[in-house]
Amino acid sequence: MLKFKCTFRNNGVSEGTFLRWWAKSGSLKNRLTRIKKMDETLPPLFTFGVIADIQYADIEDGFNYHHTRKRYYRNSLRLLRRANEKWKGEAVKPSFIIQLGDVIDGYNKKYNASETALKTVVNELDKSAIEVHHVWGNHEFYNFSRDELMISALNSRTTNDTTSTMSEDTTALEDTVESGNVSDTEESYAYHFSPAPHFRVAVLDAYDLSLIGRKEPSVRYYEALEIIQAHNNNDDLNHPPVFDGTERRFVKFNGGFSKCQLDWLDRLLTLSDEKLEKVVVVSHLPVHPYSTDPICLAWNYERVLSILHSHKCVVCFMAGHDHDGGYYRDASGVHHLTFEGVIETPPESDAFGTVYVYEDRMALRGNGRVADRVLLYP
Ligand SMILES: Nc1ccn([C@@H]2O[C@H](COP(=O)(O)OP(=O)(O)OC[C@H](O)CO)[C@@H](O)[C@H]2O)c(=O)n1
Repeated sequence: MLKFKCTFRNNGVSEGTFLRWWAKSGSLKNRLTRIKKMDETLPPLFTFGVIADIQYADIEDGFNYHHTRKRYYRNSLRLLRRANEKWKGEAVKPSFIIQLGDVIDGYNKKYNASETALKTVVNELDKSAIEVHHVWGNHEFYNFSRDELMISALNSRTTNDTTSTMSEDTTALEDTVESGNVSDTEESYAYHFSPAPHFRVAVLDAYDLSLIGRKEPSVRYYEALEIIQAHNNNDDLNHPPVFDGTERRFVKFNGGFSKCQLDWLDRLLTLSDEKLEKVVVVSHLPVHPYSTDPICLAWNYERVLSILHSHKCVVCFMAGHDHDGGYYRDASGVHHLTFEGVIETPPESDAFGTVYVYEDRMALRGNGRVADRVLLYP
């Protein structure tokens, strides 16, 4: 029996019945993006690697909160090494790697091993000498404060000198979009870079508004508290407020995007539209309910979607957090990819991808649990 993201689909549907229904339904378009044969006769313009939820810790294997998924804490380093070796040996060496967040597990904090674990994964990534763009997830904040992260190896907006931050001046760099809001004293970890002419990547901070990524007393901490308390009455705010649906996203291990960050994204995408660029947007938390278990959605995902849909330049939104992964191409043609988490990937499998970028499409070549997909431009 198949198991689906939407629980209503799990009521005794046989594989044959589902496949017949699926072939007739609108999901056929999604399916075709997955199975279409990739044309590899032309060299790509550039390539990049993607990996999510490594959650390394030097501890015995364990389980997720509900004991439904095994977590392979030590093996995650082995799988990272395997991914890195593959990238190192590629005919077209990836221009960069996107690490989608939760690079080390929160358990490291408990064992006073946060720094050591971080050094271990960063050393591993360094071996390929490929530029890495780090996204911040909930486990980053279980291990480090925002201030510590800002001066750590996980702050890739400062370690890579091709990036432009939310607060830089527009005239300083050709590709820079400034924040336009000098009152943004609570700095967000959001930036963008252009890996090749006509292409751009926007890195978002999904814990900009959150109880774990912001400290008391700060404006954004109290804003986050107000949001979560309006939806979740539980004493333990990690416990979802309901059993089903998108309201489940209002938990402490998620977060959202400040108005300031969203205004910045909107301006960035307006400039990208004008320059006829193709944009990849990345965040730890997914923003489309059909691309993830809704418990993993960003709190204000609807606002993000409306911004993405108001611009022609957005090709795809890449996220982690939901270790089961997911994919959906929305009505505006934006591809939502949630990458399968390394931490819940058994030793005999893999969980990483390489994206080949062409004039007319991106092609994801997946490994292990990550499927191949053709991402046609909207
Ligand atoms: N129902 C739950 C789920 C989790 N918790 C606690 O919240 C913290 C984060 O959970 P964790 O599973 O470690 O988060 P990940 O980012 O690894 O994975 C994504 C989610 O699992 C998606 O479901 C942790 O302290 C848990 O114990 C909770 O209390 N109640």
